Amino acid sequence: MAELLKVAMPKGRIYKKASKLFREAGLPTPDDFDDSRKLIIPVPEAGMEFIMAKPVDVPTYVEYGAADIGIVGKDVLMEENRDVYELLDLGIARCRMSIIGAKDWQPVMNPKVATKYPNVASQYFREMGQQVQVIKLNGSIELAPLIGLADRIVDMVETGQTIRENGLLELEEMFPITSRLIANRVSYRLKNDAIQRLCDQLQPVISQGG
Ligand SMILES: Nc1ncnc2c1ncn2[C@@H]1O[C@H](COP(=O)(O)OP(=O)(O)OP(=O)(O)O)[C@@H](O)[C@H]1O
Ligand SMILES: O=P(O)(O)OC[C@H]1O[C@H](OP(=O)(O)OP(=O)(O)O)[C@H](O)[C@@H]1O
Repeated sequence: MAELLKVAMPKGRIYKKASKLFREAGLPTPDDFDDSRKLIIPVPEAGMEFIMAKPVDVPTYVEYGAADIGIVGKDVLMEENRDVYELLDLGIARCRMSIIGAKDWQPVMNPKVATKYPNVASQYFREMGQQVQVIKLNGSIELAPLIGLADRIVDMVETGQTIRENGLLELEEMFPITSRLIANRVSYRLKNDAIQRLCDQLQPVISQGG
């Protein structure tokens, strides 16, 4: 029997949208088979196996070949900078990465910038020729300018509710973000038929508008 195509699925925000897309494409989804907390869900009849991963770890599983393909936000892909192929823009989990500050924000020398994305932020400000001090945080990033930890933050904005409710301002949009289908470089060659088939099924149901 042919080896199963191992798919790293991100738990959390992206998961429901990715599942819906798979369903629309006539592909199986993990919750068609299992509602438990199992982390590996084989679907042999479809030639697939789902690996339920933390979103930030998806590019790592795929780079090392523990998963053949995976779904991940472009934000994580840019931050992790893993050696993987980016096959498709899935057009889901749409949001943006932005620079955000307090309403009374003033430019200062060597400002502190708090973020979950230290690599992306450092590179962005370097390319802009701005010297900043990047501080890595793991969540509730909007707290940083409110309590004096940082002058600005780099974070995701979707509806804008979090920045509004915390009295912050979106100063600059850096990148539009959507989820991507990525592949391990070796798997892409060895399992090309299966990967190509999956891409062909997904392509017609991808909506770049929303
Ligand atoms: N409003 C949003 N805020 C943050 N990420 C969003 C938003 N909308 C879509 N996304 C996408 O969803 C991904 C984050 O999903 P999620 O919040 O489940 O992950 P996480 O914060 O890494 O998970 P965890 O809570 O386990 O640390 C991002 O990588 C991004 O691509
Ligand atoms: O524009 P909005 O629709 O308000 O969405 C943006 C917010 O959502 C994310 O936080 P998340 O809920 O992942 O929590 P976190 O602070 O723990 O990262 C992100 O970091 C923003 O804070």
